[in-house]
Amino acid sequence: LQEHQTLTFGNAAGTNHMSRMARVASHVRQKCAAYVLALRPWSFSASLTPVALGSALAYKLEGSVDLVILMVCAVTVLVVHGAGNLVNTYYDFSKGIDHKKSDDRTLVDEILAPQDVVMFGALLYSLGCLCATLLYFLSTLRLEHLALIYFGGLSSSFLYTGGIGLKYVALGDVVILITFGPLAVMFSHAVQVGYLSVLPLVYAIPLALNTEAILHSNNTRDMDSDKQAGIVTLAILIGPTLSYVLYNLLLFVPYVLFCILATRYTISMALPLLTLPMAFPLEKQFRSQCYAKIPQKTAKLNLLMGLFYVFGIILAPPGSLPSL
Ligand SMILES: CC(C)=CCC/C(C)=C/CC/C(C)=C/CC/C(C)=C/COP(=O)(O)OP(=O)(O)O
Ligand SMILES: Cc1cc(O)c2ccccc2c1O
Repeated sequence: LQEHQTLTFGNAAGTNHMSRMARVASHVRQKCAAYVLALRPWSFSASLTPVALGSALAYKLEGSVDLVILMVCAVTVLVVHGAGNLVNTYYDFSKGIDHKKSDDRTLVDEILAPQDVVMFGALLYSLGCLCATLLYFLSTLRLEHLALIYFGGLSSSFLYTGGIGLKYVALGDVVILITFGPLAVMFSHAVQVGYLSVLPLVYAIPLALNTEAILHSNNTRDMDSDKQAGIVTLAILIGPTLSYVLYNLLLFVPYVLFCILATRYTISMALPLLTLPMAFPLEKQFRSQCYAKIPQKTAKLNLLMGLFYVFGIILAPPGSLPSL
């Protein structure tokens, strides 16, 4: 009997231990998922496409790309973007801008505590600095140039909602246009080739406009709640009708630029036009003022347009692209 009891208790203790382990594992899994979701990964196309574009331009210019530099650069930009999203989550919540109906639910629904978001943001900024240091050793780019672009990106990502809070004084659109466009493309190009050039700034324009369309659709959707919270965005300043006109410009001007590039330089620049069928339903949805998931859908378009743009550049015959 004693032996039987020992076996039974032994089994029960084992089962108990197992179920505790399973509970801990499930808790860790949930917490990890919460951290990943807090980064708002749907928006990552906005920072990955400029990195790919900068490297594609470097490939056309120098004939090769360093894949290690490309990977480290992508992680650097992604991490700084993610940290910017966390700063945005923290300040929008502490200023009472995010509410029960907001898109960003991390703090409103108490999925994470504000302190978790702060710690995670600090961790990402530290990781970003580590990656930038690694880039210094991998690339031939001068330290002062690398530091200038990297800390430009880092401070923009913080100041968008932290500190002065550029987003709250209608400067968010300018920040996004510059950081996700010329700055990120130039960074990725410069670490590959080892010098600064104006060329990536020009090539960044169509992609930057499309990325700004993501933010502008976001701000148009949030117009009423942002007004109530007492902040000013470009969408609030220009009103719904002009916001619709602006969204169309941001969405379709890149296609006009691709048409010009395709007809004047090389047909491979027509590749991004393949995403036009995705743009028309977005215009229609915006017009009907049904803004649900428009930023996410515009981000999906941004990813595809960016990839086709990059392929178009890679496939262009040597010497066929402007100034290349
Ligand atoms: C060149 C280097 C090294 C880095 C550049 C890295 C980048 C792209 C940094 C930009 C980070 C940045 C400005 C992030 C802000 C992200 C953003 C637009 C958040 C959206 O804010 P809201 O308008 O509040 O949207 P929600 O309403 O969805 O919260
Ligand atoms: C969360 C979030 C939301 C956005 O609307 C963005 C727009 C452009 C670039 C990045 C964005 C972003 O990270």
